[in-house]
Amino acid sequence: MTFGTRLAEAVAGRGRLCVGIDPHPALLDAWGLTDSAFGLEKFAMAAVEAFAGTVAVVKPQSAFFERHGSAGIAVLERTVTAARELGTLVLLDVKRGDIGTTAQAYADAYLRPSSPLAVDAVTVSPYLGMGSLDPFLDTALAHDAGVFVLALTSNPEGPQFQHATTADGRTVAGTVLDAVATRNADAEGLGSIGAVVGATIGETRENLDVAGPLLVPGIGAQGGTVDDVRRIFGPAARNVLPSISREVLGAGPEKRALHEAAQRAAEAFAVLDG
Ligand SMILES: O=c1ccn([C@@H]2O[C@H](COP(=O)(O)O)[C@@H](O)[C@H]2O)c(=O)[nH]1
Repeated sequence: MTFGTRLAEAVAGRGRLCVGIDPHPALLDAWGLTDSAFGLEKFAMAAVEAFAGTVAVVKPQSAFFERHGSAGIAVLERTVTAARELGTLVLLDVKRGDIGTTAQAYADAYLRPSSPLAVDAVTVSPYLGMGSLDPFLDTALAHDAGVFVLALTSNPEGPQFQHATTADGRTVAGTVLDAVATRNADAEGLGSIGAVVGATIGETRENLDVAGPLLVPGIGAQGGTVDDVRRIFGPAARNVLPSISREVLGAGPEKRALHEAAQRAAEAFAVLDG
């Protein structure tokens, strides 16, 4: 079953929400954990258990695991495995991008089912040109995985490049969104290639209807709201997957409180369904 179909089923069954697993040092401290691979594992596993059966997708932020070196990567592997065994889709936020041959190695690392770090989907950066992402997109589609391409990111610096116009007079973000839509053209139902569009971007004239999922970070800690998402996405809101990290994780460390915070967030975004 394609990633797009699996995602659509997960959202239909568990609500429209992706919770980020971002073990910030400040959150580890707030949860009474040390800033170590040991604390990281306690944090990540508690999050995986609290969100299993509650949220459609979890999004571990690779950076917070990588900062603990090889022990952190080992924790990431176990976190991904545990979440997938519990039936939660895993989107690994790694924002990779490189020349084609190296991109293929990254794609092998995350999107081939035989890899120790195989996940359901990854985030990628189009800075080296959309064509440089073909190894990710081809590998994902061959293995029923997904890819989310950065288009209009939630950080204030994003517009400097993303709103710039290319030689053919289109914006960089528009070029990315069109390329994503083209890749989804043959999909039955929701496509498996998604775009990342932040809840903090304000107004946009870009066509956000990419026939695939729209990962929407920037909600909560970065200031984005449900109303912002409704306003920005219009009819494309049906394909929005809101992504929240700190605002939900701040309810921890008790699993019940985490579970309830995630449930409340998913309920708030149910307004996008109708
Ligand atoms: O445009 C983007 C792309 C990715 N992110 C990532 O999402 C989370 C946001 O965390 P919050 O605590 O909900 O602010 C984080 O991992 C970012 O790296 C993003 O924020 N914006």
